[in-house]
Amino acid sequence: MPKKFLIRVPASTANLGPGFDALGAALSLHLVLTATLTPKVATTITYTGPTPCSTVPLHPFLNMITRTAIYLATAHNTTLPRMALHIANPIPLGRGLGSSGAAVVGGLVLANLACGLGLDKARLLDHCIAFEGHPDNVAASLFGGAVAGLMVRDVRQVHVDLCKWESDVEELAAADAEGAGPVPPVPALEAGPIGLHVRVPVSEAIRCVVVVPRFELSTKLARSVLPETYSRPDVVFNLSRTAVLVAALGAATPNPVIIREAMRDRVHQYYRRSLVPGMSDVLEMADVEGLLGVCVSGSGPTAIAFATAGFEEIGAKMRTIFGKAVGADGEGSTAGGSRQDP
Ligand SMILES: Nc1ncnc2c1ncn2[C@@H]1O[C@H](COP(=O)(O)OP(=O)(O)O)[C@@H](O)[C@H]1O
Ligand SMILES: N[C@@H](CCOP(=O)(O)O)C(=O)O
Repeated sequence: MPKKFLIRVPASTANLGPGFDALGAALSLHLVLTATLTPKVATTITYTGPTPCSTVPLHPFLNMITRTAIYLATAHNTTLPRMALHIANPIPLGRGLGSSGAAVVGGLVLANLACGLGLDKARLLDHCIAFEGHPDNVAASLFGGAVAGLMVRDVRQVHVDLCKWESDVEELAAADAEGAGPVPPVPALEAGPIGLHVRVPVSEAIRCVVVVPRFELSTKLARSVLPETYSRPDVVFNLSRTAVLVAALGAATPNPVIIREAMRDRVHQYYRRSLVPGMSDVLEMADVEGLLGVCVSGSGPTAIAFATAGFEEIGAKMRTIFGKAVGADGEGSTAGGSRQDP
């Protein structure tokens, strides 16, 4: 019997407003990987998913999932076994719903299983953070539910080294059609813990409404517009709101006045909103029955509302505001749970 693995990884919404690079929540939309080991046949990748903009490469060195898996195998002095991999990905790319975080988590879990590495999730989180540079989206996708994460160490250097390794591997793909050739040595990751996380309890009453604009916004670009330093009032603005938000989300009956104010942010949304026509107005939305608050999902361009009722009306209002800003209707209002992921 060929060895087969099925891996499901949830999409995520990161930051939740003020918790930049710290808070995240899994969403009920899943990347599904089906891998069948094929020792005698070269690795093949097939992909299905709504990708109206970017296309997903199918070479093992170019595809983010297999490249990440190859990294983890190489880091443990072994080789990723040959396989037939099918990627079913409903998570829209480059929209702030954690597609890259889910791909990294999926790739690491795939290598951990296929190579029999036996790493625990805490160590997988360390490797995820080395790829993404922040723990929020990957911790949500790895552990499910809503999470708060932190980095024990500064991983900027290993993140830069890993980006360089990824581009070296991509260059190799041009010369090696099968992608089974020698892999350059990977940057060493120091012993953990590098990342720590805790679960954030969220009221059973809270659901998410997301409106996904029709264009991609890469996380890299959305991070490049952020300043290097912040003023003390802005830092205190976000610290106080993050602390209040984390406590307020768990209340059995969520308080809309508190949550609305606690979801405001001065660290990233202020700088990113000009990249997304209509976002400023969507963030100011109020007075809809059941609405708790609205924020940018991850690095955008998606907007996400937390609500206890009125989901259709909230989605319609968000679409209308986006539509007015771009002169056309926004895309796909979807109600989805931010509750614990299985
Ligand atoms: N399932 C996948 N398979 C391969 N590559 C993926 C997959 N999901 C995401 N990616 C890569 O990640 C990029 C998007 O990452 P990013 O800019 O961080 O946006 P997002 O907010 O969606 O995470 C895509 O353009 C693609 O290169
Ligand atoms: N904290 C990060 C989160 C990026 O999430 P993504 O879903 O856009 O990949 C950021 O805000 O840059």
